[in-house]
Amino acid sequence: MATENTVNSGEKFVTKKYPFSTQPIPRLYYRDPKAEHLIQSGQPVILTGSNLVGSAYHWDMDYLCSNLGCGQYTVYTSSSGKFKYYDEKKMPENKDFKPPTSHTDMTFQEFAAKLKQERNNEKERMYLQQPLNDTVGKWIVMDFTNFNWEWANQQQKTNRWGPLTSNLLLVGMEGVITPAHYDEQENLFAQIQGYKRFLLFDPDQFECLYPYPIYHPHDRQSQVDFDNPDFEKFPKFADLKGYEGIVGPKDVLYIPMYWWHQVESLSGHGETISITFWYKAAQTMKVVYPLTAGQKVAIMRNIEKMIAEALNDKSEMSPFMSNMVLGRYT
Ligand SMILES: O=C(O)C(=O)[C@H]1CC[C@@H](C(=O)O)C1
Ligand SMILES: [Zn+2]
Repeated sequence: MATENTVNSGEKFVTKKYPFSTQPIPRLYYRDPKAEHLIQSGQPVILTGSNLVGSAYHWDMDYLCSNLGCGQYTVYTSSSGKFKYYDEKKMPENKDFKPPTSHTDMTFQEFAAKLKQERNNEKERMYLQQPLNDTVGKWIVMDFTNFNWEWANQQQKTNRWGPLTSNLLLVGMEGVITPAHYDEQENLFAQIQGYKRFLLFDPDQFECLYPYPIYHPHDRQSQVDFDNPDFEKFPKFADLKGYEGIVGPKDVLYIPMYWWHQVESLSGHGETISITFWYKAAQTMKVVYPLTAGQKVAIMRNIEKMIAEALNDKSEMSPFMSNMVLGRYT
């Protein structure tokens, strides 16, 4: 099932239809006090006019081929078009886990050449995801230096975020999908080329999205297949409520920590090029009640970690958790 979306610029897109309701992600000029207020209250907002990565608006495949240098870039490959993240460090304790994607390192030029080939056979989808590092050429360094750091640093300070941890360069084929998950960092997501449909869900939708156990490689990822939901196993998925918006070139989407998001690179506008700005959590000065939904997710994660460590046997987790809750708190 698909519906047609039209965005502010009049561009039309066909997007997949899912069995849950969404309302629009607010879209505001970055200096609008309402936008500042949304960020301060940990609410998502699509920001226009920030020029956060204005010095990179000219980045396209040719420019990146010529200026990214010959460093190695991690390129993920998926036959389904979905790129569900998995933590390789958690694979040893999950022997039967099968990674849903493969990845190899290659130069950007090799990636660009493969992209041209893959466009023809439409089989394998590829997604380059690589932190920008010191292997890049001097023009990229200059572009990076000229990001609107004054505004980004001001956001970091005003919202008491922790340090900037990474800027991830994302270059995706049309149609790639990053399935629903949450991150434990604040994120300013800057779009350079192409269009991405974002589905966002408040941390209070945790009960509708059924994340994997924290010791699973797919920790933080939803277990629900949005294209074929198992309503037997995940009944509350039917009650899911979300936000939706299409992020285009020059837009910056603020994704608050613990907010679930699914990202779909839309077709018809070529490869998508984005850069993330991930910041560690704000320092909690003092606990204020009622707790936020995100704080409750953090508490659940800490409890799961403690129990997993104390039991020291993953097979005991399920009976232990059931005994603790079933018939007592349910
Ligand atoms: O920025 C984030 O938090 C992410 O999940 C990124 C990982 C893949 C990206 C995408 O646009 O598909 C989104
Ligand atoms: Zn994410």
